[in-house]
Amino acid sequence: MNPRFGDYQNDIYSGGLHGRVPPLPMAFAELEARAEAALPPSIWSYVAGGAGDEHTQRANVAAFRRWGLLPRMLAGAVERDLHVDLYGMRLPTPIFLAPIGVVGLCAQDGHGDLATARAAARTGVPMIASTFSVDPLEDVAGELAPAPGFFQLYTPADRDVAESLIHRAEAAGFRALVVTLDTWVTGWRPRDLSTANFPQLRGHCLANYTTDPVFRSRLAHTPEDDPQAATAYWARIFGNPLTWDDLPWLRSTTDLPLLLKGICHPDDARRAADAGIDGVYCSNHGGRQANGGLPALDVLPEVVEAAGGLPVLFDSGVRSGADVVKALAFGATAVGIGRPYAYGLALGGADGIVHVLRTILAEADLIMAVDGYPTVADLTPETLRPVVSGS
Ligand SMILES: Cc1cc2nc3c(=O)[nH]c(=O)nc-3n(C[C@H](O)[C@H](O)[C@H](O)COP(=O)(O)O)c2cc1C
Ligand SMILES: CCCCC(=O)C(=O)O
Repeated sequence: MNPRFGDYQNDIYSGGLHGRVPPLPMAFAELEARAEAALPPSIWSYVAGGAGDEHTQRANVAAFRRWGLLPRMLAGAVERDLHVDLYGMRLPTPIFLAPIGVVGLCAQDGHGDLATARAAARTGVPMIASTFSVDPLEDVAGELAPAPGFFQLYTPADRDVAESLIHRAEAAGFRALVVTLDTWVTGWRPRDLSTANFPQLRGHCLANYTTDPVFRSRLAHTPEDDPQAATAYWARIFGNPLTWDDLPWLRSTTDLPLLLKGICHPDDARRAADAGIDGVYCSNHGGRQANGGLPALDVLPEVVEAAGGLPVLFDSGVRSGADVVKALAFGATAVGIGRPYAYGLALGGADGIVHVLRTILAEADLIMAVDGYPTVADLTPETLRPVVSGS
């Protein structure tokens, strides 16, 4: 039988939630407000902040409000099936945990990558583990099993280090490689600039590099003996703008499914498909990188069409089950949850993330029940209409 995600409602009404963990917020606005109060200000501003005046970040969220689902009655959607198939995996849910570097620091014990992996293991929601983590990828993978994990790569300019990271991810059991293209340089982020906190936070998130044998072989001393030299070498190899010319090499490094994150132009999606890439990931990095761009949701339909049947992952602005349903209807194969799970982590560790995921899934499931769309395949662009009035 398929999992009944809407049952979270019954669990909560019967006291299950509050019996097990401290009361957690049910609505995103409260989740966000309470995370702000719980996190140290420098971490809050890093996670919540974005590029420029954060117009694009807000537009990502607002874009979902401009579409509505047309309900179908008498559809008898008593049993819903939210599973999706991806690269031979049957995923129980159509959502995944987007990669969040520094998420480690959102946990009270400073090991949020491990808590995120535990939440993934408990829910079956795949985690995309960031290169930028407090704990090395092998430890994250250890907590994840048997849930599927993908590894997100910031591709260092030192190709030997890049290949070492990729092969470690394979050996650790990650099932796909997600290469992020839009963050070879960090965007203009006023909140971080005004507190100059980023270098300090970043220093805690280099575990995948400092544990890497090839990275270590580049240094005169161990990173433990000379952390500054390790950070300096990291800084030299991090800002690596990949180009299309690098794709044959990237493709040759792994047999894992290879996805490109940050694709928001249909021509880039087409070109990726031609280059033998296995999937595109439509995202504008949650508005953290370039302000003034289009909301990611607005470009999703064109990217899906251009991808010509390749899986299309999507994130940026997803805050609720309703948002998940709309992104699926626009053709996303699976939908990434970003900031909301970092906030859940800040409030309740792995339990907090599980709560956020179950909340989103329950709402999506119940919308599909009420509106008569029992499976993900029933959600098509024709089920959406633009909102013509209201807010
Ligand atoms: C604090 C933070 C750190 C992030 N770090 C990474 C990262 O290491 N790698 C990556 O590909 N994307 C990273 N992202 C982008 C997310 O994967 C995702 O695209 C974004 O959070 C989606 O926007 P939303 O959270 O507003 O929905 C990060 C996002 C946040 C909020
Ligand atoms: C160098 C930036 C790494 C984390 C990241 O992707 C983000 O903050 O958005």
